[in-house]
Amino acid sequence: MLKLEHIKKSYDKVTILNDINLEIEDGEIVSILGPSGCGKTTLLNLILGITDADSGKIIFQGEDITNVPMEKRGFNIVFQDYALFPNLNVYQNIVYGLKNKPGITTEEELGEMIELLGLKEHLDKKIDQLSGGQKQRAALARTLVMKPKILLLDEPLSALDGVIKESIKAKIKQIAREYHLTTIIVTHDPEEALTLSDHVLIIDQGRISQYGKPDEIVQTPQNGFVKEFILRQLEIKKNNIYSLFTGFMPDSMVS
Ligand SMILES: Nc1ncnc2c1ncn2[C@@H]1O[C@H](COP(=O)(O)OP(=O)(O)OP(=O)(O)O)[C@@H](O)[C@H]1O
Repeated sequence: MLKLEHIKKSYDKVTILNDINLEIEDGEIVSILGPSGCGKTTLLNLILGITDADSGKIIFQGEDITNVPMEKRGFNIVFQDYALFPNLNVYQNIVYGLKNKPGITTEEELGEMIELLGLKEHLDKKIDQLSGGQKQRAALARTLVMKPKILLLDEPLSALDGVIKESIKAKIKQIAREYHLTTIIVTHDPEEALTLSDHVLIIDQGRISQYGKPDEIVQTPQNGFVKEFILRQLEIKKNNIYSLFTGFMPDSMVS
């Protein structure tokens, strides 16, 4: 289990995260959801270990890792821009990190990962020959071969369009289930968070607004922010589609 206790973080005397308390069970997918600037990436970076908290504790599997440096935590992140090496092909990108940790993934496991992510026919390609979805899958493979104890994903779907987005979502779910891998995802998209995760952490101005299962959030939003920001966005999306087919907006949306 990953536990955050009373985490606080400020930049230049401005409070960014205020008293964050959180428990994430092993193997769960958790989305961190909130508007731009609410502190999502800061929270992800704190868990990863590239940012230090001002106060509070991070506990992993019962051990206090608050002061454990990033490389010793064994968590791993896929950045929003994938950070793949453009001068290497897909295969070389995937195995790059294994130089420092030889044997951590066997040839068989590597093959399975490549198969699972549908990268077999792309292994010889350079990164600029890949689509967005293929880049995302290559970045996922490169991270997963390092056998992270926790997988962190920063806006993994934001650069992808409809169908590709759904297929990457399915892959992320499959990986989390098959490898029993705790996966923490930053997103600003309520639909993405609600359809991808076991639990959703909604942050408003550095504070936890609600932490719950997707159905709890939809059925029992705990406050005005969840109702307005999250559920209203879903309603707008739904009504945009409705108006596309009918040519007019439902009365509830006309104000
Ligand atoms: N290194 C830093 N120094 C100073 N301020 C920072 C630093 N990193 C983040 N911030 C500030 O902290 C706040 C939260 O930033 P953060 O990146 O965590 O938000 P976010 O929710 O991930 O936003 P977005 O969705 O736009 O990426 C912002 O106001 C940002 O300007």
